[in-house]
Amino acid sequence: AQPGAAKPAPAPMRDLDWGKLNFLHTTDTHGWHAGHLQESQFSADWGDYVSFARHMRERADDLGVDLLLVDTGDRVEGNGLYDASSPKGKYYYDIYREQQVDILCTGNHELYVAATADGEHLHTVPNFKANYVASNVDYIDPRSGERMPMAQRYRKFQTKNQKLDVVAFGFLFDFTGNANNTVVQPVKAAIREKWFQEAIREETDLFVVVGHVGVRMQEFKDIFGAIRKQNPLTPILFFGGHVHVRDATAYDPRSFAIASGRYFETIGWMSVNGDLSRTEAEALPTTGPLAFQRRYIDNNLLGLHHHTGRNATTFPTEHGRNVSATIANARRELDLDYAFGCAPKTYWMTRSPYPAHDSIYSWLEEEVLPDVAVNPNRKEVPRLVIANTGAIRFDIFKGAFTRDTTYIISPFLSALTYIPDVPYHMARKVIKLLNNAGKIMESAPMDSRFMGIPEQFAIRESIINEIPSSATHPNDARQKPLGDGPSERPNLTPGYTTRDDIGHDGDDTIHSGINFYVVPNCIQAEVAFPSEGEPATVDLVFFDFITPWVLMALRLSGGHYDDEDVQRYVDGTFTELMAGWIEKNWPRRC
Ligand SMILES: O=c1ccn([C@@H]2O[C@H](COP(=O)(O)O)[C@@H](O)[C@H]2O)c(=O)[nH]1
Repeated sequence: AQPGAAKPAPAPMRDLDWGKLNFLHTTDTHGWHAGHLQESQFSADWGDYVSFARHMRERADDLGVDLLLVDTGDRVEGNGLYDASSPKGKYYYDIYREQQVDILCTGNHELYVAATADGEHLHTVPNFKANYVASNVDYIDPRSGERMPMAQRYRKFQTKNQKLDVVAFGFLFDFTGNANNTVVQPVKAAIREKWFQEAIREETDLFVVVGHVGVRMQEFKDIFGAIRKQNPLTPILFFGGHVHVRDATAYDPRSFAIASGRYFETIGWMSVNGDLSRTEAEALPTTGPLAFQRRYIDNNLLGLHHHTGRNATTFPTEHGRNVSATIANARRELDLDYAFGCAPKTYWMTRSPYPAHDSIYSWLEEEVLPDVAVNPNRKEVPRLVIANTGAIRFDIFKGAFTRDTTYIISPFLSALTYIPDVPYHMARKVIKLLNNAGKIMESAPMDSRFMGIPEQFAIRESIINEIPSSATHPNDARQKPLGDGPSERPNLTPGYTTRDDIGHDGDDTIHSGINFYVVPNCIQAEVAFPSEGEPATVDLVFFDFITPWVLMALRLSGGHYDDEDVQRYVDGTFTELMAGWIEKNWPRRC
C-alpha cells in the first residue's frame, strides 16, 4: 500500500475455492493503481497485486493447477496517476506493465481521445504483445493512415501446468464515441468474420472471452451464441466490465461470466472444476458437469494476506515493493497530494438520494454550476445549465480535496457549451426529456443511459438497506445487507454486499450494506432567472458530451438546432473550473 494509505480493519472472510483452472480479474481500474488511499477496504496498490499474483501462481504450481490473470480494459482516465501527467500516462504505462497479465483487451476509455489510443498502441499493446487481444478494435496509424488490428484478433495458448488449450478473444462493446484514429467493429459483424469463424473451429479445451462488455449486455450473448453453436459442450468463460459492478451469471451450464467492479476496488476470482481436458472428457462415457466458483476480493492487504496465508512480513515480494515505490515516486513527482481546499463534509454520488444536502449532484447544482457557468459577456442572460451525472465519477470525502481528487471526480475534458437565446418554453422541456425520454432515446448510440453513471446500466432501482438483517452467520445465504447505521453485527464495516445470479455469498469480505440511490441522467441549475415570472428566452448551457441528446431533446420540443448552433460558453475544462471553485470557496487547510 502507499505511504499514508488507510489501514484495513479485520473483517469476517469467505475463502477462495480453487479449481483446476483459476483466474484473477481486474477491470475498469481507471488509473487507480495506487489503490484507494482514503478507503481502508481498498487500499492495496498495484505492487501488492504483483506480490499477491506471485504467491497465487506459486500455490497453483504446488497444487498442479493453473492460474491466469485477465484484465478487461478501461485501465486509464479517472485518477491523477494517469491523468495528471503531461503527456497523460507518463508514469502509468511502466507501472501497469509490471503485472504479468495473461489476457487483456481494450476498453472504451482507451479510445475516447486520439492521444490515449496512440498511447495504448505505443505502450500497452507492445508491452503485452503476446497477450493483448483486440477482436473488434482497429488502430489507424497517424502517419501512413494504414488501418490495422489494435492487436492480434485472438490468442491460442496452453496453460502452464495442465497444458490445457485455450482460445481467447478480447472484445469491446459496440462503442461509437471513439476518436477517429480507431475503428470499433460492431460485435455482430465481428463474429461473422472469417477469422472468428475459423477461431471457433480450433481444437481447444476451452474458450475464454475477455471483454469490455457488461455480462448482461447483448454483445456477450451474441458471442456466446456463436461459439456455442459450433461447440456444444466446450466450456466458455467470460470476463466482463464496463458497468462498474460486481456481477456473475451463466449463459448455460457449461459457461460462466463474471464482472469485477471498478476502480481497483475488486480483484475478481473465478475457478472451474470438472473434466476440462477434451481428450480426457472424450474418453468418458458421458460429459461430467462443470463447477464454477466466483469471489469478489476486496483489494486490501488484510484480505490479500488472508488468501495467501501470509502476513505483513511474508507477503510483500521484492518486485511488489519496487512497484509500490515506483507508484509513490510518481505520485510525489505529480504532486498529487497538493490540496486545493478542504471538503467540509462528504458528498455522495449514490449513497444519498438526489436531491440531498450531502448529494454531490445537489452540491454541483446549487453551488458549483451557478458560480462557474458564467460567460462575462452574457452574465445577465438567464440560463439553464445542464450537467450529465456520468461526468462525475466518484464521491468527495470530507478532508483534503487534492490534485488527485480532481481527476478522480471528473477526469473528462468536459467543456461547457451553449445555444444562445433558446425560447424558454422549449428549453425548459430538455431536462425532462433527457431524464425520461423512454423509448425515444433507448437504442444505441442515442441510449440516454450513456449520459448517466455506468453502474445504472446494471442497477435500475434504488437499493436501500435500512432494515437490519436477522442473519448472523458469515456464510448464511439468507444474509441481507445491513444499513450504514448501527447494525446487529457491530463489527462489520460497510461495503459491497453483492447479489448475483449465483447467490449472495460472492464477496470475500462480509460487510454491512451500503445504500444505492438511483440518480437521474442529468441535473440542471437555473441561473440569473428573473425574481418574478419566466424569461422569454434563455441560454441553454450544457456539457459538450451530451450535445447529441440535447439537440434531440430540443428537436422533440419543436426547436430545430444543430451542431453549428452550439458554441463554447466558458474557457477551461469542467475539472479546472471545479478545482478553481474549491480553491475559492473551501478553506485551504483542514
Ligand atoms: O467525455 C465523457 C466521456 C464519458 N462520460 C461518461 O462516462 C460514461 C462511460 O463511463 P465508463 O467508465 O466508460 O463506463 C459515459 O456513459 C458518460 O456518462 C462523460 O460524461 N464524458
